[in-house]
Amino acid sequence: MSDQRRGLVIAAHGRHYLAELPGGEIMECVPRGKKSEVACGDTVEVAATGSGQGVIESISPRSSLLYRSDAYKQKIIAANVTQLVVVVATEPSFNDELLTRCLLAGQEQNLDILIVLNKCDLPNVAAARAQLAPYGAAGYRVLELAARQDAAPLLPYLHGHTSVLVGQSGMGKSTLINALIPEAKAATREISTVLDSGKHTTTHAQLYHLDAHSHLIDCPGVQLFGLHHLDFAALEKGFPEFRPYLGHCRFANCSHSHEPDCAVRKAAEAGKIDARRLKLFQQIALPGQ
Ligand SMILES: Nc1nc2c(ncn2[C@@H]2O[C@H](COP(=O)(O)OP(=O)(O)OP(=O)(O)O)[C@@H](O)[C@H]2O)c(=O)[nH]1
Ligand SMILES: [Zn+2]
Repeated sequence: MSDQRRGLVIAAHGRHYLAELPGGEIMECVPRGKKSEVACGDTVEVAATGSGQGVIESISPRSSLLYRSDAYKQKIIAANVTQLVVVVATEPSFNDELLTRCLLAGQEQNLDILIVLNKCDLPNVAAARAQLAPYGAAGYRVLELAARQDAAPLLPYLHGHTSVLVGQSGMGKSTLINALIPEAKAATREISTVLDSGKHTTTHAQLYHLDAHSHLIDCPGVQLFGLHHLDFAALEKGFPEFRPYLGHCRFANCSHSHEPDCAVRKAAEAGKIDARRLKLFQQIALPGQ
């Protein structure tokens, strides 16, 4: 039909979405059908149903899809992003396993990855830096900043990307967004008014334009990051520092936990792989062992 138009999903709030149309007009949408698989960052075909309102008819193919999953369901975080920015902080202390799980999900989707260590104005920066050292050694980029003082050091990293910002609650993600996008608070309030209308849906994500080529998606703080969708091979490859040793264990199906002549464990014993990172791998890839 002729009233079908292409839009960019800039806010996801439960089953309610805001789509930005090419002229800048914002349309409030719901997906057709019960199952809501639309994500912030999706390009969609929308059909108007009333003034400023529409139905999402279809989702365009995605270049990436960041999501978490358990055995029963998956939770979409953002679509079509090119970069994952994981925010951790000097305090409260961050969860190593959660960080690692975020990184694995991003890598599986071939995203560029940046770790931001926030609250570097606080005295315990040395401990957090030490906790992150194995990630730097594994090849991850780590940017230190204090969002409450100056978030600008992050800007060059965001240029030309659609970045998704994830992090445990309390790491300062909102502070960072508000510093980078002064109108974010007002936009969030407005979106909540339109989409929530008293339903108190807590899951929401929001896309902000930094410039014509750089966009930032903010999503709720995560406490759990299930990786049910990643198989063993994806998990072991997801530890970049393991890669030189993969395929060199005595057994082709080595789990790098107890087998004799395991090249990965040997590398850890020789100090070439950080022992904590190997432990994290075992925790994630071989739960219950
Ligand atoms: N000292 C210091 N405190 C900061 C900095 N950035 C954020 N904070 C504080 O850390 C606390 C948490 O910050 P938020 O921005 O609310 O954290 P969040 O990650 O968005 O947390 P949720 O909203 O729960 O997801 C607030 O009290 C901030 O003022 C920083 O650079 N330095
Ligand atoms: Zn092995």
